[in-house]
Amino acid sequence: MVDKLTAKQREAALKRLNGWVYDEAKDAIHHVFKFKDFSEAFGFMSRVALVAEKSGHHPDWSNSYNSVTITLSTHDAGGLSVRDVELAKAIDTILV
Ligand SMILES: C[C@H](O)[C@H](O)[C@H]1CNC2=NC(N)=NC(=O)C2=N1
Repeated sequence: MVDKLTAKQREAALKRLNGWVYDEAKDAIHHVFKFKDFSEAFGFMSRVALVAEKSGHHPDWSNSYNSVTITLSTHDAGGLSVRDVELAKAIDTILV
């Protein structure tokens, strides 16, 4: 079982991420990604899905046409953990 991040750990982690926003009520981070069209959005989701499955950690997400909203939290820990930060970093890398 992984521990939730402390406020200090969370703040340090957020500085190293690209555009992720902390939601205190959910103890989660989220990001809305916009693409040219559905095809690009779904291609991105496919790449995220492969990374998520490989790492055994999965996003809560939704898609509407060219927009993908991703929320990351660790269900097993009841909040934000290092696993979410690692997945967010991997997602950021997909977009570089
Ligand atoms: C057994 C399996 O590793 C766990 O249920 C994993 C799967 N993916 C997960 N994803 C997320 N976001 N949180 C979890 O706690 C989680 N747990």
